[in-house]
Amino acid sequence: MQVPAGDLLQKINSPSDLKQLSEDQLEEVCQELRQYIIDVVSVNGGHFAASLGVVELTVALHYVLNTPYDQLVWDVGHQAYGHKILTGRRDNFHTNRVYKGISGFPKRAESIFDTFGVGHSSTSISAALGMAVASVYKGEKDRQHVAVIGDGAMTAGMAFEALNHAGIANSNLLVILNDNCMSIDPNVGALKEYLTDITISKPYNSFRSDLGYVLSKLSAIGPDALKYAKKIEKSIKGTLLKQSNLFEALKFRYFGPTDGHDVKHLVKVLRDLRDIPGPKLLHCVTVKGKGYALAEKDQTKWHAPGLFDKITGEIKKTHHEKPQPPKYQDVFGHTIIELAEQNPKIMGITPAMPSGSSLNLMMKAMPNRAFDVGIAEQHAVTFSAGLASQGLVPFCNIYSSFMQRAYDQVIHDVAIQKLNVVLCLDRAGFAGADGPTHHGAYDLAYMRCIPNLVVSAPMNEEELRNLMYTAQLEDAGPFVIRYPRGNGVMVDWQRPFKAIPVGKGRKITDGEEIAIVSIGTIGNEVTKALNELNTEGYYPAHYDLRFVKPLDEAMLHEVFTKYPKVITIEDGCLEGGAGSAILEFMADHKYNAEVMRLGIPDAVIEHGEQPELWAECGYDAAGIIRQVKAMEVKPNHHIIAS
Ligand SMILES: Cc1ncc(C[n+]2csc(CCOP(=O)(O)OP(=O)(O)O)c2C)c(N)n1
Ligand SMILES: CC(=O)[C@@H](O)[C@H](O)COP(=O)(O)O
Ligand SMILES: [Mg+2]
Repeated sequence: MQVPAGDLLQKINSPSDLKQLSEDQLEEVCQELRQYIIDVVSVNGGHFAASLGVVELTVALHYVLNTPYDQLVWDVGHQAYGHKILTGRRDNFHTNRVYKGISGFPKRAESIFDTFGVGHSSTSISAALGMAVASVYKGEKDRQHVAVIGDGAMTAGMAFEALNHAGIANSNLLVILNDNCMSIDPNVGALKEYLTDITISKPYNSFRSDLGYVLSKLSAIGPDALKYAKKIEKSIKGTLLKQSNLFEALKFRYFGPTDGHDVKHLVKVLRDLRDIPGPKLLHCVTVKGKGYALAEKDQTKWHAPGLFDKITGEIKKTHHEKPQPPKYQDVFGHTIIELAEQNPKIMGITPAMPSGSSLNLMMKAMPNRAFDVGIAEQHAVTFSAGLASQGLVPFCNIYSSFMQRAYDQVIHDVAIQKLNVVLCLDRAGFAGADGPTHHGAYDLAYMRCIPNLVVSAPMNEEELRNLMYTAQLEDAGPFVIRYPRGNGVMVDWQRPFKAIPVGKGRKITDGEEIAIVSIGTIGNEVTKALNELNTEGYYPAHYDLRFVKPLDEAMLHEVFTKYPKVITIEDGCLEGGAGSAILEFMADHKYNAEVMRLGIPDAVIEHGEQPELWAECGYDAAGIIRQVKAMEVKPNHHIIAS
């Protein structure tokens, strides 16, 4: 739904329009920009609190910098709505994250102002440094390069790798640390405490104010005394900063902490910084959700609240007459507590997604056994491996696409050593509105090729529980369980645990002429398709593979012996995925069937609701029906009639 923008904002079609305004008008621009974000996100959905927190910074940056020549890189990009609105996408903003609409993150193909595609966190400093070094190489002395990174994103190893390089790279790089003390959940770790310390100004700021007092006294004595005091200040400050400031120790010039909501002051500071060469870090203190009281109060809830009434703040929920199936993440969250109550070896680990994974339930119930380790997927996996090496059974829950960060850790630290780490991959398959950076498209393929791993995918909530139960049994070894974003299919899901034999699939229904082999929850689209196909006289068999490693060879022998036509379905990439595994099996055993594989093609699939994307790739129920018919399966009207 399109909503009108304020009078000033309506006239800004690019940063050059913004630059025509006086500094005195900037506060009004900020107010209108903030209101526009509230107006549009409340009716269209999307990330919310982070963009509100950087309104002033966004306006100041586009006012001072010569974008897009000067290069501005947003970290994660969930906070870049103001940037999008000021850079020509105001009138399209209501299509944000909608199928075929604009992306929820900066994206190079969408705008020249989006210098770098993002979605995953902690890439901005490396990317901006690459741009800055390229400018040095090309002799572009006047070009500015700015990375805006949050305090949450700064907890990642990659951000530190980039700082380590940038400190000696002698290029023109400004890192703006947007410190709001929040990740999606409250930020965690020693770095967060350090940032709080320098913000509430422990040793350095008290030194500064003491020195200010001494200076004011000396200035009363005379100009020479003042000059001398300033000299001392410079030398003490240099030494003290190097010793006490982490960023100065890494050879950055540190500025701040500064008020990230004072737009005029930000303009002044950014202008000053433009003229200082080398790596610099500006520490901005902001409030996540700034300007929307409820969001300021409950920043986690308002990170991405869904649709809401902007006046009352009521978050809109679809009303259902009957109880609804739970979200898979909640099945995980409740089940791990149940299991941990029975098995004292179980621990829970999340890299910065306590609410998203529902591990927050365990963190509350068993605080000494569940850890948020920050945005640090690599560390999360190896930390889990360390726990497992001591006989514990860690459940390390990572979104499928974020697990891509920790691939070497899975191989080197978990699989080779055969450690009993349970890797729960949430948001597997299409993630939906977050789009290609967040789709969990590749996990079946990238996990399947690693020795020693068990790789599984439940078709429903009960299966998820039973796989979690199986994975924590004695000597289960490294065990992957992948499941999607969203709700399950069972209302009565909390059934007693049953162990599942590792590598054993299940036959859901026998059939005629054709078999459909699915893996994971996409199998429920097969169920829907079969209901319709049966009414037309088609009777495909349906098998749930459950494990892509090890494969249920006995079940596959049955499939290829009984059915000349086979369709495989997965909510994952076709290249190297479950269908590929079945083709390999067929070739190895010299079966000769007609096999069609359905799944995500070798292409970047954009954002949209999950069913829209399944339909686009041809593996929603309608696509499955089309595929069965396309394989010229003969309907059996005799059975319909009986
Ligand atoms: C590699 C990776 N892990 C996790 C996430 C999920 N995630 C998105 S935003 C966010 C919090 C970022 O915090 P911060 O950088 O401080 O930004 P803020 O939301 O506070 O503005 C997290 C954990 C991600 N996008 N990428
Ligand atoms: C920006 C980001 O990476 C997260 O905010 C992500 O959008 C969360 O996804 P879920 O909504 O699926 O938890
Ligand atoms: Mg933050």
